[in-house]
Amino acid sequence: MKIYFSGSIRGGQQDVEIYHEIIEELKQYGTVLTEHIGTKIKKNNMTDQEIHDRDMNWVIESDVLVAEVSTPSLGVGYEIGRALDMKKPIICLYRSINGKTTSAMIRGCTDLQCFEYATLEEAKKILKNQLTH
Ligand SMILES: O=c1[nH]c(=O)n([C@H]2C[C@H](O)[C@@H](COP(=O)(O)O)O2)cc1CO
Repeated sequence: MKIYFSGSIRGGQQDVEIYHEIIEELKQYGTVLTEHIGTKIKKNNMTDQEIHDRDMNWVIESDVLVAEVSTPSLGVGYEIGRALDMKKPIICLYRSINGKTTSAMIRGCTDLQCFEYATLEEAKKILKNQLTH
């Protein structure tokens, strides 16, 4: 199984350690195409178009998209929207941070599997349920 993990980069990388843990967990279910999201991204020499085209090809190639959506990110929202159009299964995980509520465009979309979690252990259980049943 090929897994596209989606998480905020330019929207803010404050959750990068959580992304890293989720990616490590996901590796037991398949190949994670976007491992780079689990490490702090410093400036690299790719153009924005190269990043976009590479990532869209990975979305096309993936069997499932797993998004951590606690930190709002244009790129993550875009990837979810594109993957929805491609009829990919999509799992969205989010934590409640400072009482902020995740976008209605994500939580209100019935074609997405959205789950709130508080601890990494909870997130791991959700992923196990979703990816093995
Ligand atoms: O350098 C990058 N590399 C990359 O893979 N992305 C993709 C993967 C992430 O799931 C998503 C993050 O979007 P944003 O940068 O708008 O938060 O976009 C985004 C950027 C920068 O926008």
